[in-house]
Amino acid sequence: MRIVGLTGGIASGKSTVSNLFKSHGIPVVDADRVARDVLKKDTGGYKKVAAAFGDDILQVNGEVDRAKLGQIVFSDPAKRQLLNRLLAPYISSGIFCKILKLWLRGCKVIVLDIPLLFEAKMDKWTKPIIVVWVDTEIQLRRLMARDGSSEEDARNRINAQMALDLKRTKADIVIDNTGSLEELERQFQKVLFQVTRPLTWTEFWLSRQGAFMALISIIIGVVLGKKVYGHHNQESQN
Ligand SMILES: CC(C)(COP(=O)(O)OP(=O)(O)OC[C@H]1O[C@@H](n2cnc3c(N)ncnc32)[C@H](O)[C@@H]1O)[C@@H](O)C(=O)NCCC(=O)NCCS
Ligand SMILES: Nc1ncnc2c1ncn2[C@@H]1O[C@H](COP(=O)(O)OP(=O)(O)OP(=O)(O)O)[C@@H](O)[C@H]1O
Repeated sequence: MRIVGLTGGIASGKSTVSNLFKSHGIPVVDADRVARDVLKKDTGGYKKVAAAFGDDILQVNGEVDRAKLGQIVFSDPAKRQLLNRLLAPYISSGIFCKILKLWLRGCKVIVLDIPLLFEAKMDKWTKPIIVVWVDTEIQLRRLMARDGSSEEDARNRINAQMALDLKRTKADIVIDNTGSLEELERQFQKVLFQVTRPLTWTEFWLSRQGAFMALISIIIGVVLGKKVYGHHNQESQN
C-alpha cells in the first residue's frame, strides 16, 4: 500500500487538495477529524484534557468548548505542548485504525492529511510527502477570511506550527497554492499522475493483495515441501 503524506500550514489549502483526491476516488484520512473525535465527551482523550485544563474549557452540555481551548493553547506554547502530549496517543491510534480499515478494504493508494505530520514525526510512515505551500501573507488573509478571526489570533495559529518554508524543504512534492483554484487544479493533475503510478515492490508487499500472495506462496511452499520430503523418505525406505 502507498501511504501518501499531505501536509502544509494552517489554511494553506490541505482540505482543498484532500477534496480533489477524494473526488478522484482516493481515500483520505483526515487527522483533524480524528483529533475532533478523540475530544468528544466521555472519550479517553476528553477525560485527560478535562482533568488537565479544568471545567473552564467545558460548555454547559459537557462538551469541550473548542474555541476557548483554542484561545488558550494557541497563545501559550506550554499549554499547547500539554494538549499535544495528552492527545497524541489517541490521535495516532485513531489514524492507525483508519489505515487498517482501508488496508482491509484492499486500497492501494491512500492519503494521510496531517497538519502536524513533521511536528509529530509521522513523516517517516509516508512516501511521497506533499506539502501545500502558500506565502505567509496569503495564508494569513485566507485564514482570517475563512475563520472570521482577528489578525492576532490568526498569527498565533500560524506561529504555533513549523514554518511553511521549512516544511517545503522536507517535501517530495510541493504544491504552490498562492494562485487561483484553477491553477491549483492544474498542479493537482500532475501530482495525481505521480501518486497513482504503479506500486513499487515494497508497496505491493505491504498491500493486502501482496500479503495475501505472500501467504499463498508460503502455503504452496509448505505443501510442496512436505510432498517432496515424503517422496524422498519413501524412496529411502524402499
Ligand atoms: C485546540 C483545538 C481544540 C482548536 O479547535 P478548532 O476547532 O478551533 O481548530 P481545528 O481543530 O479545526 O484545527 C484547525 C487547524 O489548527 C491547526 N492545529 C490544530 N491543533 C494544533 C496544534 N496542537 N498545534 C499547531 N497547530 C494546530 C491545524 O492546522 C488544524 O488544521 C484543536 O485544534 C485541538 O484539539 N488541537 C489539538 C489536536 C491536534 O494536534 N490536532 C491537529 C491534528 S494532527
Ligand atoms: N487557490 C485558492 N484560492 C483561493 N482560496 C483558496 C485557495 N485554496 C484554498 N482556498 C481557501 O482558503 C481557505 C483555507 O483552505 P483549506 O481549508 O483547504 O486549508 P487547510 O490547510 O485545510 O486548513 P486547516 O489547517 O485549518 O485545516 C479556505 O477558505 C479555502 O476555500
